[in-house]
Amino acid sequence: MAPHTEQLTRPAVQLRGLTRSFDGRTVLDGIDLDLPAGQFTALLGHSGSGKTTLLRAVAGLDHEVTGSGQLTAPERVSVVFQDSRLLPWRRVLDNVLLGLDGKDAAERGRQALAEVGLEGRERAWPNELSGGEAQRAALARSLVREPELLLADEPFGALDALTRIKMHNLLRELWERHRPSVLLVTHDVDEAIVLADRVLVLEHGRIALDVTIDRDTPRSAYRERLLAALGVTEDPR
Ligand SMILES: Nc1ncnc2c1ncn2[C@@H]1O[C@H](COP(=O)(O)OP(=O)(O)OP(=O)(O)O)[C@@H](O)[C@H]1O
Repeated sequence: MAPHTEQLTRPAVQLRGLTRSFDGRTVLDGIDLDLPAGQFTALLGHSGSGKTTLLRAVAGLDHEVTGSGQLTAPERVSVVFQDSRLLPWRRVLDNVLLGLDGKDAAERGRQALAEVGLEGRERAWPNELSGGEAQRAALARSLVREPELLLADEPFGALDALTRIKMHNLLRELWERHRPSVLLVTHDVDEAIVLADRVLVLEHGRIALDVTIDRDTPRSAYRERLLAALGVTEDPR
């Protein structure tokens, strides 16, 4: 994986009046949103608020949905899901290389696996990996394609708490090194604040809150604000 060195100034993603409906029910209701190149953005919202619908639209995967509006997204987009979606009949390196060609592909795949801490596991079968390792392999498969935009839909949702923390560190590290734009869908307010530079809350088909995270401000300030936007109050005890 070659690091992105150029500083891009145009927005990586631009949505104007994005509307998406299922069976006449509007899920996304005229969303306007710019995601600048290289920004790490998290998208929060209640279950059913339309986070996955938005991510799938940006990924160009929503052909069965009726919709309107304008959408601009980069050409090289990678998507990571809650489950790794590794093909069980292919070894880990072959999964990472799927669809890649070029004579240096295998070397790039090995390098990507080393970057996510899976050096030496190239010939393992997916069912020999733990949940966290499988998600590492999925990240390697995404990043080896040098995406301009990485879309991640609850990628750590199925992992235990300790593995999740390690994966947070890994994802942030990879993002700092390669600087794709990231749109991370999560239910987890703390995950959003720890990882992202900007947090969006989706509600009633619109972006109800758009917060820039300043690393020098205590996280608790953002936490309360985001939880309040999600209609959650914490027991102060
Ligand atoms: N293929 C589909 N057909 C009909 N309705 C759908 C379809 N996919 C999603 N929906 C509906 O659209 C709404 C938004 O779904 P979406 O999966 O985008 O929400 P979400 O915010 O990602 O939820 P969660 O956090 O639970 O994953 C839901 O009410 C859901 O039932």
